Amino acid sequence: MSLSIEEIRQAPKALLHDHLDGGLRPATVIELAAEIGHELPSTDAVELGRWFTESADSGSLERYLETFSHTVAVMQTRESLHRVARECALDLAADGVVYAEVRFAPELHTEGGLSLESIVEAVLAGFDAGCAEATNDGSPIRIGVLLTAMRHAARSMEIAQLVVDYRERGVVGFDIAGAEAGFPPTRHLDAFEFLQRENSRFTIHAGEGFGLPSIWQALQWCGAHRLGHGVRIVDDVSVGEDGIAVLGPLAAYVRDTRVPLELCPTSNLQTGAVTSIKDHPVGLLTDLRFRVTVNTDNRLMSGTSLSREMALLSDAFGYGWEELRWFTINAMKSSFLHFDERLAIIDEVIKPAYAKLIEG
Ligand SMILES: O=c1[nH]cnc2c1ncn2[C@H]1C[C@H](O)[C@@H](CO)O1
Ligand SMILES: [Zn+2]
Repeated sequence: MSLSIEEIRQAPKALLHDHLDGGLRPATVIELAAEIGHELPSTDAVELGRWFTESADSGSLERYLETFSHTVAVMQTRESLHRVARECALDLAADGVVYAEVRFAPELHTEGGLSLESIVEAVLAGFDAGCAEATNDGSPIRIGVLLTAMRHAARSMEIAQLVVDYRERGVVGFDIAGAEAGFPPTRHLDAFEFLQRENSRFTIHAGEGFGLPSIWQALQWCGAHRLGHGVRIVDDVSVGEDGIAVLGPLAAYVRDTRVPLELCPTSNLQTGAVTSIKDHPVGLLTDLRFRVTVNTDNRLMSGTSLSREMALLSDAFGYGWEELRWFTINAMKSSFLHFDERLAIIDEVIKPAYAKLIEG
């Protein structure tokens, strides 16, 4: 029997891949757009929500990314960044997420004249406010921020420096995002090498819109600690007629060294990386015990939540509490928090709650 979204919402969950500018409430987009005179496809919250999911359902990563022009447009002031971050924390907490790594690209929020530092500070303050409110209301949540550099642009060194500057103030790592084909991660090698010398952690969007060469570069040239999506690692796995899986050298490396895969099922469906949830490689990768984590990517564009993503997997693959606990502990183990902080959340929050759920 599969688990429902409502049941899954009650369980503590951890999320590693969620974009701040991909998770706004439709009503907030409408209010912020009205304040600055930005024109939207609809000013009705339900219709606008539908517009985002339908437009993102494009079958291509490039067209999926076009929908961000509206969310980024309304996130150009300190106040709007603070509001969006606060609401993000509240929405994740209401979904039962106890730890989240939320990412955004500071370089996309400078159109109103804000400095990169003030952008980061506004978002951190918004998360602090949201986390404090959620905790007061009985849904404690912790958020670590990842700063993203856009892979087609040339600001990755500046963003990497910001990650180091804000490392003890809520920023836990670095990422690159944007259209993958034509923009290999090695374009940003200087930023990755700098971060390695600074003992910083980073993930790279790879193996989503493009296949194995992108994953290979992310890991073996750039030194990524996790893969954003990484779903196409299955291109290096072949399953024979006898049902036995044979791993190529890259897939074996990923599994052997426990490289975390930040899988985002619905997002993959929308960008055409997979054709259905049932056919999503998460099933095979879970059976083969890769370090699988389940994520939302963009809650607005996918009309989703972490509970919904897990419910879809429960329905497609029959996953119960044991598997959801495994995904959750995988995510916590793979987070960029310090070891003792990860352990505290696993031992004090996740394990006791799942023990009760499994006992029934
Ligand atoms: O799944 C994704 N792949 C590549 N880029 C993405 C994805 N989701 C969001 N982005 C881009 C669009 C956002 O404006 C940017 C920063 O969050 O990251
Ligand atoms: Zn993403």
